[in-house]
This record gives sequence, structure tokens and C-alpha cells, in this order.
Amino acid sequence: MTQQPLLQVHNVSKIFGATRALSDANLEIHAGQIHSLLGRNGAGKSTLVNIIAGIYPPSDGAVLFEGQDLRTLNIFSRQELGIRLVPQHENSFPHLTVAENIFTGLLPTRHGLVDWKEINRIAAEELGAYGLHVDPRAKVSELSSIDARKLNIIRAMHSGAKLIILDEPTTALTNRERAELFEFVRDLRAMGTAFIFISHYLGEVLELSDSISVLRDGRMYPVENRAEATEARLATLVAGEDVELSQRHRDEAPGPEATYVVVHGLASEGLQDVSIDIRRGEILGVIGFPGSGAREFCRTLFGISKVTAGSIVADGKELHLSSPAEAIRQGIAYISFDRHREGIMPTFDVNENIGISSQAGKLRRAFGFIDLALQKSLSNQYRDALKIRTNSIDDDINSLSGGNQQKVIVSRLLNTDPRLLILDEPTVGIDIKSREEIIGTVLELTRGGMSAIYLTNDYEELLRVADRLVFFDEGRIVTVLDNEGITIEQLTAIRDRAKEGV
Ligand SMILES: Nc1ncnc2c1ncn2[C@@H]1O[C@H](COP(=O)(O)OP(=O)(O)OP(=O)(O)O)[C@@H](O)[C@H]1O
Repeated sequence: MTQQPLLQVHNVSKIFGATRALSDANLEIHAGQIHSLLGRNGAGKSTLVNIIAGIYPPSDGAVLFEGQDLRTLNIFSRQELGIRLVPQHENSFPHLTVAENIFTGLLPTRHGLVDWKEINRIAAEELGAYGLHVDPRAKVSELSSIDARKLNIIRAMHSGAKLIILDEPTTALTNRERAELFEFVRDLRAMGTAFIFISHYLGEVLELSDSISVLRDGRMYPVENRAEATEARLATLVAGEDVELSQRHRDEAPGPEATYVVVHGLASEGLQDVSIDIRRGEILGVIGFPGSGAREFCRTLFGISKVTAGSIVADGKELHLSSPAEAIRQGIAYISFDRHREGIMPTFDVNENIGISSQAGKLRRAFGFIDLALQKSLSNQYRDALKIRTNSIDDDINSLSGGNQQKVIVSRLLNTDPRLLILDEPTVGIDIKSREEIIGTVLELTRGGMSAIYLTNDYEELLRVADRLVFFDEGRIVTVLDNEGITIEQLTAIRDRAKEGV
């Protein structure tokens, strides 16, 4: 390509206190190009895109857009030039309508009044032009996650974006929604829009991108020979070494004699008449579309959703899980798919985030005192075991990268010494190496007798870890299978058949 690049990043570095988050990064992107950024948690991906978007300045180096040095421009001036960052977490306003979201700050007026009829008409036209067929008067909170994500991109397009940065846009989307999003992005690329795409899924990076670079420890490595790149090659580049995938072995699956929890006729909001036993040391894989009951099952077992009928009996004793705190007391822990809303305590440091759920348990001493020394020593152990990347456990949790925050949450739950660990999309936003560290820890603990319920949309991962597979649809269990010789294609076919009621 001979024309001037849209974006040029020249020798950009960033230092936060004692952390060198980025060293001499270089990157060029042209109009109509999709460039993917890969890297482990904490490798510097967000730092790089935040510098491009103008959220903070580089410590060194320069960013040019259409040949113009952006040094003196803040985030808003950069947006006007056409750079838009679409963050991982929805940046739309859920309580406003679709049209209001598109026009935020730019509402057309008539005689000084906001002209809603006109706004809704233009919004409908614009949505249609980009292939999003939703009612402009609908509240954003009512949209499906795929439509909400498309809306975020359309908002960017509406303000004249030429370069859109998508930070892990496929998180928690189903495979079908993912394909739909990619088609949408490709259509925009054909109109000349450029993209920076951040993802931990090597397969989707290979599928979508025109060019790829890997960030490792703040250094950038462009992937040469794009056409010859493979998942294995990318995985090695990301980790800086070969990654060994953890695998559950068939002969490790406990039999029915190891029954630990018996769920009988369970009902709650979105769940009806669910009966299943969970065995000691078992990893029970859970599968279903959103709203199928799979996630509702997990949340009911953790006391988030109220039981309306049926029973949960552990070792012969009925559990009354009136709240998550009660569930923790009963030895049940839950890792939420939504760590930002339900997991991280943003005003606490790493150590406090790990210890918070154990204060009623093993950290408690006489007269309500908490054993702070024990908490610190345990936090340090988790930091080493799960390789949490932080200078110290006293660091502010917000200074950790997203994936490392997730490891803190895993540590917090393990710190409650659960007998049943419920994992709801535990590796979303987690790089390949950290993912294997988390999976390895779960496998190790189940070998020691802990039971686990594992819900993920990543079927490759599920087939590697689960002993049995439980399919949900319309709030009920429709099929239970031993995970023996099942392929991803078969699993998808069974799930779809369940949906069609065959
Ligand atoms: N505001 C900050 N203050 C201190 N350190 C920070 C700050 N932001 C990032 N860091 C550190 O800089 C390094 C790079 O973090 P960054 O968020 O760019 O990683 P990432 O590749 O986006 O990771 P993830 O995939 O987990 O989100 C990490 O060590 C992180 O702890």
C-alpha cells in the first residue's frame, strides 16, 4: 500500500510508576484494514489503545493520524478526527432509547425543542443502513447483547469514525452472534473503516484480521507472513513459549457412588423442575443459549435467584440458600461472568479483594477481629500460584489489567475453601497462558475432591474439562451425557436439537 497510513504509532512507550507497560511500540494501519492485537493479560494492549484514543499521553514517542501529530489533541478532538474507542464494557446509556444513544450530545432541535419524530426517523434510517433492525424507541437495556454491541459501533460511525478500536467485542457472545458481528465489521471495512480488534481468541483473530501484532511484556511483535499464521504459532508468540493445554482424563470422572449434591425438582425464576446429582470431585459442564436456564441454574445454586420449589441436598442435609453469603457458608462459591458488576471491589486493594469473602470464615478471630497477617500470607500465596501480575498485593485493584483482576476473583473464591465451585464463563478476557493456569488450578482442586459446575460458551474448553455435559433449554435439563468422544460439532448439534425440541 502506498497511500499515507491512517494511523502511525512511532516508538511509543508508557511507564506507570514502577511498571513499564509499553516499550517502543510501532504500528501502521491503513483505511479499510482490520488489525488485531493479541497478548497476555497485562501485556499492554489497553495501554496502547488508550494512548491512541488520547485517554492518557505516552511517556515517549508519537501517534499520527492522517499524517497529523496528535500530541496536543485530547480524546474529544481525536474523536472529531475519526478515532473511536469502543470499550469492552458497554459505553451506551442503557436507560435511554436507541435513538437517544446514537444522538447523545448531538440532538437535532426544531424551534429550540428537541424534535423526537425527526430523531427517530433519522435513527431508523441510519440503523437500517448499517443492517441493525431494531426500534429506535426501544430502551438499550432491552436489546440483545449482540444488538447492543452493534449499536456501540453505529454510534461511532454516526460521529464519523474512520478508525474504530474494539476492545474484546466478542466477550460472552454466542458463536452465532460472533459470526453476525464479524459480518457487520467486514461490511464496514468494505466502506473504508479501519479497525483495531483486541481479542484473546486466536481462531477469531485469524478469521477476521488483515494483519496481526502480538504484545508481550510491553513489546510489540508484528506477525510476519500473515497468510501462514496458525493458532499454534500465535499461541507461542503470545506466551513466549509453547503452551501446554490442560486436559481432564476420562478415568478421572467420578461415578454415581460419589454423589455429593442432589438437586431435586428445583425451580426459580427461569428454571423449572431441574433434577440432577453433582458428584464429589466432578466437573459438570453446563450448556445452553442465554435464557435456557443454564446460567439461572448456576445463580440459583449460589443463592442469587430465590428457590420457588424443589430442594438442594448436600451430603444428606438440605441447604436453604437464601443469599450468596449463606451459599459461601455452605461451601459454595461462584465466579460470575460479569466480574465488573459482581466481582471487583473497586475501592479495595488486591489483598482486600482476595480476603473479603473469607472474613466470616477462616480469617475470623475472637471478638470479631480479622487475622490480617493470615490474609496477607494467603493473598501472597494466591498471587504466586495464579501468577497475578502486580507489583504488590497492596496495589489498587484498578491498576491491574482485566485478566489479572479475574485471577484475583478466582483467588477470593478459592480462599473460601469451597466444596462446590461454580464457574460462569471463568476464562472470558483471559489470555491463553493464564487460562491454562486457571483451568489447571480447577483440575487440581477437583482431584482433591472439590466439585465444579462449569458454564462456558467456549466448547473446546468445555470438552477438555467436563466429566459430564448437561444441556438446558427453556428452563429445564433436556439431556445429560458423559463427555466421552464428543466433538464440538456433535455438541453444537445436540444443543440445537434440544432447542428445536427434537
Ligand atoms: N493506570 C495504571 N496504573 C498503574 N499500572 C497500570 C495502569 N494501567 C495499566 N497498568 C499496568 O500496565 C500493564 C499493562 O496493562 P494493560 O491494561 O495495558 O494490559 P492488557 O494487555 O490490556 O491486559 P488485559 O488483557 O488483561 O486487559 C499491566 O502491568 C498493568 O498492571
